Amino acid sequence: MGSAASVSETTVLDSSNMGSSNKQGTTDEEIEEMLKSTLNINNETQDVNLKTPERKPKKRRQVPEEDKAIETIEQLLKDTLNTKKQTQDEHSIAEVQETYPIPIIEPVEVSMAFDTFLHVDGSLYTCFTENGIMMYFNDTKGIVPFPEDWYSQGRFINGNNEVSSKPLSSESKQMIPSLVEDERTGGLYIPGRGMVMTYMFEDRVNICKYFHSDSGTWLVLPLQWEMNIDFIKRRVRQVKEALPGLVDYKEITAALRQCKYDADAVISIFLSIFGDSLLKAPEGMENFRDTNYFRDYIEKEQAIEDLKQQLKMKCNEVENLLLRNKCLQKVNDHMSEMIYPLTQRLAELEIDQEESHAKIKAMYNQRHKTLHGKVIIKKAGSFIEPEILLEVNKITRALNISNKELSSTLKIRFSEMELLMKRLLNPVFKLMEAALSSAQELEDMRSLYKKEALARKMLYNRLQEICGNVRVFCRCKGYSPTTSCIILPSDEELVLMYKGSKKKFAFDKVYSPRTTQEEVFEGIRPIIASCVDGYNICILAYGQTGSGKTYTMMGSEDNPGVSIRSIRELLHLCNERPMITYKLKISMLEIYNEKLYDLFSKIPKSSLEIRNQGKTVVVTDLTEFEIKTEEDIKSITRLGEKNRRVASTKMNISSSRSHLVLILRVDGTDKVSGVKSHGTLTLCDLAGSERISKTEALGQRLVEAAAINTSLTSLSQVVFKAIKGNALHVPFRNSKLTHLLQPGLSGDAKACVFLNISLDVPNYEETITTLQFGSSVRQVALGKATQHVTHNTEVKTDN
Ligand SMILES: Nc1ncnc2c1ncn2[C@@H]1O[C@H](COP(=O)(O)OP(=O)(O)OP(=O)(O)O)[C@@H](O)[C@H]1O
Repeated sequence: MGSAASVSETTVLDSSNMGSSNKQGTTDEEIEEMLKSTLNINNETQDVNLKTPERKPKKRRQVPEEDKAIETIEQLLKDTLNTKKQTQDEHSIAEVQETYPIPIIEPVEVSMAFDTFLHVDGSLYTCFTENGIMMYFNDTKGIVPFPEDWYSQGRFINGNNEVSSKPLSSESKQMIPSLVEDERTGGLYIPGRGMVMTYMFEDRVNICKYFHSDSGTWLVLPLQWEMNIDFIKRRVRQVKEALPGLVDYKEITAALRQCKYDADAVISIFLSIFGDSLLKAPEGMENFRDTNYFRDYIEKEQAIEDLKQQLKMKCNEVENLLLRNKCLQKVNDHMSEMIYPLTQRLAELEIDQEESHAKIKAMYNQRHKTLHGKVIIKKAGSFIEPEILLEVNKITRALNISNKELSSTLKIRFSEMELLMKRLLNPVFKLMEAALSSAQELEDMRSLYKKEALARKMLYNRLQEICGNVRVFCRCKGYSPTTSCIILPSDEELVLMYKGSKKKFAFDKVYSPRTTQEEVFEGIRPIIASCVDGYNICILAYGQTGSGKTYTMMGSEDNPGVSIRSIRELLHLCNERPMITYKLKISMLEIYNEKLYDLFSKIPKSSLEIRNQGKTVVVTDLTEFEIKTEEDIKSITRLGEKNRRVASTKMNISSSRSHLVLILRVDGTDKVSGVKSHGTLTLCDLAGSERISKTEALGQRLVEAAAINTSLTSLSQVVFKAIKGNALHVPFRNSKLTHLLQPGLSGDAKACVFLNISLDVPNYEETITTLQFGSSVRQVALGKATQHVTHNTEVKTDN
């Protein structure tokens, strides 16, 4: 194979025909003819390369039929030489070579450039240049000139890729000058293509970054976020449209990232690897939907925002319509008020008119003529002077005229009013119709909003599930380079060294002694948000006495810990959502010797009872305060701490011997949909986890230690079983602590455990117990996603 020079497709076909003929029956003349023709073809091929000097000689893509044909020719030539050696001693191989200087033993490397042309109809054609003319292989016609109009109907997809006519052997690998055999070289199996050689080139690429305002630097966007940028989305769509067979959007985005966001380059690469199989969507995947929860979540958020806007606009519209309706009704009432006195006045005038007519008529009837031709009117036995009569007549006429004018004015007014009423009636009806349809739309929108809000909640929950429903953070306290037994190799790892042995632990986050309260809170801030959505959240601090649990949970007034910051965050989140009315209530209690004490109660109660109520637990008679402002937080927690101190003195308890629990209930009512949500945030500063043997306790201290031991052991069991989610029975009632924490450690609740440790050697035993507790919780919590689990490794060092 290596010795065969590349030949044109026609030659290959001819040669394969030759190969299939009966070798035994081949005459010397025929063999000579074949050798000569092969020689001529080789010469011709060389000529072709000479005639097209502007093209770099390219190695040809391997075609199986060609290989076979070339192999056949080689075999035939070898057979011929052997046969000739056997039968004609006078003709040695050297003579044959002398006669026919074919590069069989020392082959001349002749190559041709083959390109692959992708036609818009999806067909792929192999092309090459012969005597400066572009030719291609046509299935029916053989090799024919490349049609001119095709240049605009497709493109060459491997124009720059030179494909060797031989498979890459280890020798040929060495022939590639720029490659150095080091860790940058490698191999990769590509289905349908076999093993291919790979090399890590140093190249400049475009990178999509986002501006991180906190640090004032540009950071690389994670791939899934990058996929949501419009520019990238367009490019991904472009690649997806060209290659429907690609179904993984992440894969496309990653490829784009590598190809300087050049969609054409990505299409070429995929096509050159997988061929035209990508031009069709895989069966059953035509309606494939990329499951990108991040994008879904963002889109849902956007949709909800739009719906809220629309809803707001519709509400405004309805309000406007109702206002207009009210105004029109007022105008209507006003008109009616005006019409009423006018109608009355008209009636009075009509009566007056009638009376006047009657009087005039009576006067005329009593009229008599006098002797002197004067008209005398007799009225009730007396006579009226004609002048007076005329005067009366005049007045009556004038009265009549004014009467007529008045009634015509009234008529005009009436008709005007009627017209106005008619004109007003139409808009009023329209307004009523619009109000009705708006109410319907409002209702539709409400249900859509409800649906979207639910979907958002589910997506958020899913996101949290993916990230793990239980997070374990480790916070270290104190540091003395001489006595420290702990090394922190990274933000998520911790190595504990003691007497020559090393134990490695991995957690969601490991905080060094220098970490601030603010930074610690940032780690749990996202979980707090889901409490406002109606989830139960539980945050615990676990560790030996003096390891910093209270500092982490409560902190000081000027540098508050997780609890105070969480309540502040809850207040802030509630105020940020004007569409929902929230009520935030707080209670504070202490568990000592398996008994519950209300820290907000004025009269210290002996002990409180816990009762199960449906899926929640209720502490009977527990005092609750509503929190509305940041000031409330301060004054309420101060009161709790003061009561705790008083109780501690009375009962002779050390604060480290009891569990302090803060319970926040967040009840929300959506003003639009009426949906109610109930979330709880339980913040717990556990009692010191040191073992009884270490405390050397006696009497009351021994009872205390036993109670703590029971509750912490029960906590471990509960956490493992509840988080695993498949335990038939979770022993929540084994201790008051686990019973109280039940809502925050079961169902779809989210929990967060702070492991507080001290870095000093004397605390080694306690530290390792704390770390083992956290490590077991984390392993169970992340059971689903095994690739995230970093198993504890115990390495014995040599020394
Ligand atoms: N990360 C820290 N940075 C600075 N000081 C700290 C840190 N953690 C704890 N401290 C200090 O260490 C001391 C003991 O801490 P803290 O009271 O929080 O321990 P604890 O585990 O709650 O103990 P206990 O079980 O007795 O309540 C306190 O004075 C506290 O201010």
